[in-house]
Amino acid sequence: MAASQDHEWRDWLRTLPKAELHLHIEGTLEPEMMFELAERNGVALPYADVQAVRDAYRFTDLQSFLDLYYAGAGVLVTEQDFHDLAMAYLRRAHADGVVHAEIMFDPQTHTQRGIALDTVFAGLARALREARDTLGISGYLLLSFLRHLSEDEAFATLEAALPLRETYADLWIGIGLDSSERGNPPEKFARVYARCAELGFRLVAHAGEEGPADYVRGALDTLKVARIDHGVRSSEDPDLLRDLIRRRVPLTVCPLSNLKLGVVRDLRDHNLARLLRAGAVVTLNSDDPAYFGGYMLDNYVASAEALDLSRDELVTLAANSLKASFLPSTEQARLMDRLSTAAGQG
Ligand code: HPA
Ligand SMILES: [Zn+2]
Repeated sequence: MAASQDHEWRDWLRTLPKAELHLHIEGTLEPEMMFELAERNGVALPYADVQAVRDAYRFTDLQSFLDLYYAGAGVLVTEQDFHDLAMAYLRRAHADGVVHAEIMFDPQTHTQRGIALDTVFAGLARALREARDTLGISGYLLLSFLRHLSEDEAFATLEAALPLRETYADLWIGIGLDSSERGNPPEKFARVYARCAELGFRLVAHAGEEGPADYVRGALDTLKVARIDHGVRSSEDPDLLRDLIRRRVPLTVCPLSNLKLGVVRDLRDHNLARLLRAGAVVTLNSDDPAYFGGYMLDNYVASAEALDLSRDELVTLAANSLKASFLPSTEQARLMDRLSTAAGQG
């Protein structure tokens, strides 16, 4: 794609209403903000400057990223910090044509450092409500358990958060599972997910990013999730892939993340186009955009370019994101109408 064409595509893609369904708010911490918050909170950073942080972002696999990601989150201390982090992301997403964001956060990363759970909730919620009122972008929160920790610790986190449920009922609608996948199969969290289902939460889990297709099967059948985060290794098991397609289980794919973490060597080798063309409900997302070098539009443009996606396929990806969201069906229908209009004007 020529440079001028790239701009045209970007402008057109921006106009398509899209939902971002796989986004870790801690992964939107840009190096500039990391320094600003470190100074505000008197936290020491092991980097000389912003460039040194960016230079450190050369990841070999998921764990090499997670080590820096958890360390970076150490600058988040006050309610204002969580607000500022989320507000910066929501502005950015809004500018990319994201109309709805379902945002994961890792409470255990913060409570382990002595940050109160309500500090995290309150800051994120204030930003989401402010963005809804001022930008017209809606959002939900997905509380995510860290899978390298025990199921008992996940239960303790859930118990600690439940008293806050009513206060954040308009936002906290679901549960996720993230962090180091290999060696931490979904079955480890079977009981806590069953409890979350009983409580009426919507369920998602990371599976099939670095872990095998079996983990996707486990997330689907044992955890009973409504969506699979990543899921790109599902294609290694034809029976599983057939089931995902038949049951219309959305996959929240993150192309630039997969590239940066070595899940794929080249975006041209990414299987998202093959999955889409086989009938899977593929959505595009940015995962941890501050660390992986791209927000929502960057993921769309890079994928379109590397995989030769057609305009119809790009509209399908946007439509999938709206339909795979946890928004009420009336709101989904309203956004689908907006999408048809925008797509027709390209
Ligand atoms: O891509 C990811 N995978 C697993 N855990 C994560 N936590 C933040 N990002 C990720
Ligand atoms: Zn993720």
